[in-house]
Amino acid sequence: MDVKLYDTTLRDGTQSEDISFTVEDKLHVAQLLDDFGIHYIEGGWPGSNPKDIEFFHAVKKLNLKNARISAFGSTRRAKLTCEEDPNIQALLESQAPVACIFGKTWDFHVTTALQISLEQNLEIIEDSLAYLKKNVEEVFYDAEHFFDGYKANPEYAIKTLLAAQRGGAETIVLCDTNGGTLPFELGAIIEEVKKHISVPLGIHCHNDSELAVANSITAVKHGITQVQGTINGFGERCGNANLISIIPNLKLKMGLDCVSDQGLRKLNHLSHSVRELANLGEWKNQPYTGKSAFAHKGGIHVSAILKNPETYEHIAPEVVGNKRRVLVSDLSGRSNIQYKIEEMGLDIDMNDPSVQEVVQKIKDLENQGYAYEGAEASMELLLQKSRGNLPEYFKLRGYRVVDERREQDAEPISEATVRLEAPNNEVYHTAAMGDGPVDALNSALRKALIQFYPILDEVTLVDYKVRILNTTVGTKAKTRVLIESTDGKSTWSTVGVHCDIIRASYLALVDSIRYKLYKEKI
Ligand SMILES: CC(=O)SCCNC(=O)CCNC(=O)[C@H](O)C(C)(C)COP(=O)(O)OP(=O)(O)OC[C@H]1O[C@@H](n2cnc3c(N)ncnc32)[C@H](O)[C@@H]1OP(=O)(O)O
Ligand SMILES: CC(=O)C(=O)O
Repeated sequence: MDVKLYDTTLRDGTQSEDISFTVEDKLHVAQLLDDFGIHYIEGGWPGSNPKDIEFFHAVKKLNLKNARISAFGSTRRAKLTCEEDPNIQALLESQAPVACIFGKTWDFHVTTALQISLEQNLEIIEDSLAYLKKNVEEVFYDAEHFFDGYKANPEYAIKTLLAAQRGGAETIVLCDTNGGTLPFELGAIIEEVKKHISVPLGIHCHNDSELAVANSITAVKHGITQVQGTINGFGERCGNANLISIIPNLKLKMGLDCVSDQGLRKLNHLSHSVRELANLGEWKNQPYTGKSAFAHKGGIHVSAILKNPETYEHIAPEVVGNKRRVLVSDLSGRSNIQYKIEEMGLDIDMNDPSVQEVVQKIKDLENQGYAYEGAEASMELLLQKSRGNLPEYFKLRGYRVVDERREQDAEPISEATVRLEAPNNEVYHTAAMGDGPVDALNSALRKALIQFYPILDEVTLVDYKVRILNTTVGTKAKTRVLIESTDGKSTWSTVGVHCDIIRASYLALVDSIRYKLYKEKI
């Protein structure tokens, strides 16, 4: 069976709260979709706004290799002919090779939203499609509210599809517009439709009951050949059917070759890039492409995946371009540490007493508020320290941090002094100002160390996260600081915990510096 993928990220996806793509963003998304191997890209509604009109002009210059561009619109207004209707004319002016228009199926919508007769609605469906068919290469029909319409008045719902068929629609797409249909209802209704309609059918589901992916898959099982959806499930209200889940389900679970193996390996990249372009934060637990989709935390799980990853993975992560991760926490056993040891390329036997020692140490520290899941560099230092493999590099004798505001309305001034014993056993005393107390402490620390370890000049902090652990004790609360550092070649994360936020930051900063020196084998 041949299933075509129809992406509407650039149309229905933009109906998502908080998403507003620029024309450049839209072109970038179109290029990503084409590289991936999507068959149809719905670029927008040219009758809606100048941005979408501009997109249809600009996209022609992209010379897409795989995808056909589709322009979206509605059936003509009842009072206008197709020639007079600006929305229909905008579809032609877009010069898109495909047009997809939606029309009303549900009698309630015809009389309430359009406020026309049921007969008039059949006319506007048929002649809008017939007009487009004469002027556009390929024409699809989205039967809006099809399942609700069918449940309310099956005879009329089928009449609207027959009007679309007479008008020449090449695919009739059944829409679960309000997202309230259950998979078994949807399957049964599609079987009824197939008794009356001979043109190929498509599916367009919304996620209001969290069933959009399940409904789309069910539709394919019932013979639907075009699946509409969006990347990451963006779309009006709770979103659209998520193609990022549908595509691997079709290919890997149902054996339908809707995308090449090579394309499927770009799924992770596609999902993250589109999310980034939409300026939305990470969705860690997203099936298939989330950072946690193949992350194993429980010791029992890790022990089994070391023997065979299929014990706790429904597919191999590489197939969709994702990767396996093992997390270390107080739910770890020796296997988690063993996995990390192998990942770090270290030669330590699982039965080495240091492994059990580190497991215990991590459990104790996590009990105090540390979290090693997001601080793998601190975990590696812990492991090397317990094996006696970590040089001391420097000894801190003391530090002082001053944060003062000298006059009313003046900006606060932060200054830190550090006393430390360097590798030559001499004590150095440095001071530095900073944008805030932690920055000042960081600068003072580096000022003291850089003369001995010039390589530290490469290190910058890229992220600094603070989490209050026991909120019920007010300002006495314990603080966890997570720091992400980079030297341009790699990034690493370290953690510090203390009821004094400066001390917690200091612990995370020192781990970051030590990790760089250890990594450089100094
Ligand atoms: C199910 C879906 O997601 S369909 C896509 C929904 N997406 C959007 O609405 C985004 C783009 N929309 C727009 O830019 C604007 O709504 C426009 C340009 C389409 C229309 O704007 P306006 O002319 O100002 O009308 P407005 O938005 O207030 O109302 C929509 C009109 O379309 C009519 N309409 C709704 N569906 C259809 C249809 N299938 N065929 C013809 N007319 C329709 C409504 O009855 C209403 O008409 P009325 O003004 O005579 O009451
Ligand atoms: C066409 C469309 O977006 C819908 O019915 O949901």
